[in-house]
Amino acid sequence: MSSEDRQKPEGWMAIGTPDRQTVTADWMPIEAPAIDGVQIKEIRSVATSTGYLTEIFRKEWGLDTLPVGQVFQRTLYPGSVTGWHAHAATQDRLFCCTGSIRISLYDGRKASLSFGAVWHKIVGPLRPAVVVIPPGVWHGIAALGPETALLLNLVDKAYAFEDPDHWRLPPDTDLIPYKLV
Ligand SMILES: Cc1cn([C@H]2C[C@H](O)[C@@H](COP(=O)(O)OP(=O)(O)O[C@H]3O[C@@H](C)C(=O)[C@@H](O)[C@H]3O)O2)c(=O)[nH]c1=O
Repeated sequence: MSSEDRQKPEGWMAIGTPDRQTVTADWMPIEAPAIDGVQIKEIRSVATSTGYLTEIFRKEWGLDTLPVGQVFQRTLYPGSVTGWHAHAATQDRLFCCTGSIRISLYDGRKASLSFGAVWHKIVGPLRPAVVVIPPGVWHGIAALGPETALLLNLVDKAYAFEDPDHWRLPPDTDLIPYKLV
């Protein structure tokens, strides 16, 4: 039953909007389908008597067929927000090890089925997931919560110092229908 069909109880509940379903009965998010080509793998951590083990990436998960050309880590101070990034040829695979981040995506690829779509995913050690972002998809990261966020990027093509495959737009650009700040 959609929230519109839900009868507003009489009297005191006449104002406000009823909640929509946000998760399934096994806590999987009910969210808009991701952007075409974006892959998400939700991962469960393994509890051991000495701590937790969390896998980050396996080829056989079939998220993509590209190699891992480089792995680097990036910290984001609490409350910091990156601008919008996009790569012409590089595939990003983001994993948040500590803290919590919101990954916001915008499909700027004119030929894409999801051209113009915006999508968000919040990830972190309490809800581990690797998010694969294909070339041409704009992405911006916000560090949520009190901790410095630490994220890994397992890219298919190593960073080219002389000619970085990196395009940027400001976090509040009017070219994208979502403001990161
Ligand atoms: C990616 C990279 C950057 N650098 C240098 C270039 C620059 O001086 C500094 C910061 O790099 P960038 O400006 O590319 O970093 P940043 O803008 O944070 O972007 C990086 O963060 C995440 C969130 C992304 O989505 C990626 O696209 C990744 O490039 O580090 C390296 O030395 N090696 C590398 O592999």
